[in-house]
This record gives sequence, structure tokens and C-alpha cells, in this order.
Amino acid sequence: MSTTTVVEVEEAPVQYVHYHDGGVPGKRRILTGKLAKPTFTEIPRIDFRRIYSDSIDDRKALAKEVGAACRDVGFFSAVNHGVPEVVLSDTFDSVKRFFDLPTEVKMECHNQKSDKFRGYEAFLEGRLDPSTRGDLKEGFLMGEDATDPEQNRPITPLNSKPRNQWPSSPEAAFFRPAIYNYYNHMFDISKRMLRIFALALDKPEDFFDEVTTQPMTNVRAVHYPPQESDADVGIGAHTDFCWFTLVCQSQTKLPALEVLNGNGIWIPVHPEPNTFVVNIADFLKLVTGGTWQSTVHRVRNMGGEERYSMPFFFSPNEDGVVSVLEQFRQKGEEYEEIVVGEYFQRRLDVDRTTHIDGEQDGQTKRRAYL
Ligand SMILES: O=C(O)CCC(=O)C(=O)O
Ligand SMILES: [Fe+2]
Repeated sequence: MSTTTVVEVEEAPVQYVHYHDGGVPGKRRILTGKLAKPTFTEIPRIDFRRIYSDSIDDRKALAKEVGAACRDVGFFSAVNHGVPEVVLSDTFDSVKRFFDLPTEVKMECHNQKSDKFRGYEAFLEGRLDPSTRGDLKEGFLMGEDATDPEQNRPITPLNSKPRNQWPSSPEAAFFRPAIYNYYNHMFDISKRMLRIFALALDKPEDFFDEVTTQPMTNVRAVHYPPQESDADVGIGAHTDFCWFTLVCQSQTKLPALEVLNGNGIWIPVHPEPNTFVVNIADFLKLVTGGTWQSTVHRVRNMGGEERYSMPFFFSPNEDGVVSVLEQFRQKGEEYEEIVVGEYFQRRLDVDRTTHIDGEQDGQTKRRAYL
């Protein structure tokens, strides 16, 4: 006599996480149980004290850790980075004060008045995730501008036009110096970090110096009010399209920034005081032939607290020419040379579809998003 056991195998439903990858919709299958593959479950924490060491061996040891994080995760937390605590806390205070100003003061420098989308972005104007009503955030974007004396350009090039927009109201006078204090510190640490990235790619430290004499840079100050609905998002899932980003986030009890791992699972980034969350963006992925990851992330502010963050975006000179580095090339493949500013503009044009540009003839136009 024999018995038969019927094992019912339930097929797991195939589910995807959807995101916005430089204007192109992307999706990742959620892999659980036996399907799950090795991937990260936390963000590496790296001690950056060694970035200031006189010993090349120390800097190389740091670069080794950084390189592994860029390859395996695309994100890491940088502690002991040397930007003074008081600079970060003072900037956060000013950012909060700015967003508390009356709407008309902020709207005076609305980003729709600027070719480079600099200035104030109002609530729900960005919409990286088309399934939402828009990003539940307001922001202020500034960046490289040869006409702003705070950028310490020895000579302002002829024909250079202002790119930034600053509020003119006396009520907002504190904001510009505060943002510039932060910007100039972030600029310096980013240039140092780029030297660590060069070492991590087995290049001399000064490898990227020539293409970063006048880098393209942005600070975006962002305010995320607490979300009441799970259907909302502070910033929809996306990758960044500069070279790399440093984010300083305010302290909230619940983490709000989340990073997508290889199994389609969102990994929270717990806020830690005086720490930068650093992520590799699309352009460094491109020059490393995809060896370094430009990892999808999003913000959901579910903890009932106001949240502020201050990303700093870094890219080389606008007229810099780059390509896939030799060591990442495949035999027989051709690789184009890319002018940084043109690539940036191409990506902006694709992304033009993801940013509300106001109602025109009853139609909502969308415009660029960094
Ligand atoms: O607010 C944050 O923590 C991240 C913001 C972000 O991802 C961005 O501005 O690209
Ligand atoms: Fe981002």
C-alpha cells in the first residue's frame, strides 16, 4: 500500500517596486524566501577622520572601505568628516526659519522664474512617482554661479549670467549667508572625497582634479512635513544624476530616507547627528561601467515630525569630457566621450516630464528635476 502526499506549492505573487531612474521608469522584482539573493541590509558606516591624514596609507585604507561600499551598496554614512557641528546646526536653523517665512516671500524666487530651476520649489510641484499626487516637500535649490561673490571666483568670466535666485525681502536676509557657509564647507569636503574616490578606483589622488576646477554643484534645502497618508511620499523613488551626493538630515525618531536593496526591500537610513549620508549617482555609475551602483532611494516621513535635509550634489566642470575608465572597458566595445554639461542637459530634458510647470491652457506641463 502506498500513500501519496500532495504538497501544495503556492506560487509567490510577482511584485515589483517601481522607481524613476533618470527620467526612465524602472522596476525591481521583490525577491523573498528562496528567491532572495545576497544583498545589503544596512548602510555601511565609514570613519572619515583618515581623509585628513598625512599618510597616503591611511587615505588608501579609507578608499578601500569607500570603494567596497560604492560597489556593494552605492550608499554609506560618513562620520568624522570634519565639517564643524556648528555649521550644520546653524544651517538647519536657518533652513527651518526660511521655510517658516510667508509663502509670498518664498515665491518671490520661485524656481519657474529660473532657467536652471534655482530658487524655491513649492509643495507637490515635484512628482517623481507618477502614482502619487506629488512629492510632499518644499525646497530651495542653489548652485554654481560665477556672479555670486561668495563663490570666491577670482574673476567673474565675461558674459556670465546669474543662475541663482535669492529672496530680496529683509525678513529673509539671514538665508543667503547661511546657505553659503554650508555650501563652501560642502564644496571643500566634496573635493577631498573625490580624491578618495580616485584612490578607490586605483587612480592617483589628483586623477579627477583637472575636470573639477569649476565643478557643477548644488545645495538643495528641503522641508518634508509629516505625512498623514501612507499613499504620500516625501520624494518618490529615484536615482540621483550627478556624480555623488552628500546628504545631511535632521534628527527624526523614525527614519525617513530609505534605500532599495537588490531584493527590492527598502532599507531605512537611521539619522545620526553630524553624519553625511553619501550616495553614488548616475554619472559615477556610468564612468565605472556600472561597477559602482547608483542606488534607488526615496523619503517617506511617517513619524509625525517635521523633517529637513540638505543634499549637496557634485559633478565635474560643465565642459569637462569624461568616458568609461579604461579598467572597466570590455574588449571590442566602443565608448563615447561625454561632455559633462551636455549629459546633464540631456538628463534634464528627459526629466522635464517629472516636474509640474503650472497650468497652461488647461494642461499641466512638467519640467526638470535635479
Ligand atoms: O532628503 C533626503 O534625505 C534625500 C533627498 C534626495 O534624495 C534628493 O534630493 O535627491
Ligand atoms: Fe536623491
